[in-house]
Amino acid sequence: MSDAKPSLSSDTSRTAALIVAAGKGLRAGGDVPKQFAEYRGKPLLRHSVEAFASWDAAPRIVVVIGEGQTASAKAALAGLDGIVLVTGGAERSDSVRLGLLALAAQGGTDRVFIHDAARPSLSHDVLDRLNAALDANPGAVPVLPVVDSIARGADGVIEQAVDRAHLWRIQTPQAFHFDAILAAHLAWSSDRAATDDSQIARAHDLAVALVEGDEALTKITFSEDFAVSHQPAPAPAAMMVRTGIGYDVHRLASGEELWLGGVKIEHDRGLAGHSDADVALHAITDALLGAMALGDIGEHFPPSDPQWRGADSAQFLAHAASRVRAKGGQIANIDLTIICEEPKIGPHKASIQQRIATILALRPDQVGVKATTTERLGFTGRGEGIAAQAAASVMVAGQP
Ligand SMILES: Nc1ccn([C@@H]2O[C@H](COP(=O)(O)OP(=O)(O)OP(=O)(O)O)[C@@H](O)[C@H]2O)c(=O)n1
Ligand SMILES: C[C@](O)(CO)[C@H](O)COP(=O)(O)O
Repeated sequence: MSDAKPSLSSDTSRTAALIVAAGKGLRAGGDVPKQFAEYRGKPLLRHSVEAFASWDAAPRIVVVIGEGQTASAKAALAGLDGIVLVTGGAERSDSVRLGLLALAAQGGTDRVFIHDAARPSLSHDVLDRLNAALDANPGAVPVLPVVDSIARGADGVIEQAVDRAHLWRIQTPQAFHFDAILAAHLAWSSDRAATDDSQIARAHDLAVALVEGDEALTKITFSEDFAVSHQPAPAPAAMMVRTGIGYDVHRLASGEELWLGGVKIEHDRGLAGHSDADVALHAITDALLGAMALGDIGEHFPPSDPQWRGADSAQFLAHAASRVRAKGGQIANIDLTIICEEPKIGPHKASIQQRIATILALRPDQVGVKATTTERLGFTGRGEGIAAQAAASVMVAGQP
């Protein structure tokens, strides 16, 4: 994660996600601003970031946070790489404008999806519908019909019924052609109140398409919204377990660093490979991908792709976890076995366990780390390489 500097993905995607998370969450109350409070097992903000990170359009992700919230944001997004943090402003529209300007300073983009961190249940279906609408319109927003009767009222009585036929409840993400919405925001007078970006777009004469929204994409606004969220998401009886296994081997070679389980270990040789060759993280990555039938690590991060040369394997693992969660999976536990004669893994088990837990946003007691030798037999016994195998259990609602 970085503060207002280009991310790894900025060169590869012309789509950006701008997630505003600089509010104070006054109506929700609580000890921390609501975007950092726990919602269904992880920080509220993390839900939206993971939804964008696992979307096929592979957007660059910019998160707008409040003054002094960098540490909280980094903790909430631990293990997710390539996220750019930008400082926001007093009103939501100020935060959006500052985020757009940060994107412009990094070379701009073609499409931007402006989203409230306060709306955690973002599906790829909604993103796909918005993206399709942008082919024909400079803007698109997800909407829901009004199902109750509507009236204007004052002093406790109805003044006039309002025809609801053409009224819509507007959600986020709100998707725009980047140059158009940037121009609209820069033309908007900052002393005018705007509750969303479609108002600012319309004031600049941009056509904004109405796209089918999602009842699940509700905004967490009041403390009671959080209270509901602390109930277990689906009923335990409806949860199924999916299991994945992963296995990897890398060669030990002189002049290489030795990375195991995301921890650098001092040793006379290290593991050789296209990335940092961390067999332990690779085995867990494959176990997670396998649990959800998402292919294997080589399909997601081809060894032929030069951008992964020397890469920190933590990003492979974080990507796999994001994909699992985007498919509705909840990682229950990981069990890792490292197979080598040397170095001795015992002294490093605790730090490996902690590092993997951090990358996966799990508790350490959800990560088992074991080690074994092969009694000096085979390639591991001869010290030619290190192997690792891992199992992952993932809880999913409904059908396995
Ligand atoms: N100055 C602001 C105000 C709001 N937001 C963000 O805009 C989204 C929608 O705002 P809202 O739900 O109203 O959040 P808060 O402003 O935090 O809530 P409150 O009004 O209760 O303080 C949230 O993700 C919030 O963090 C922002 O980035 N900058
Ligand atoms: C942007 C928004 O979520 C669209 O419905 C909404 O307008 C935000 O309002 P808030 O008062 O800032 O919560």
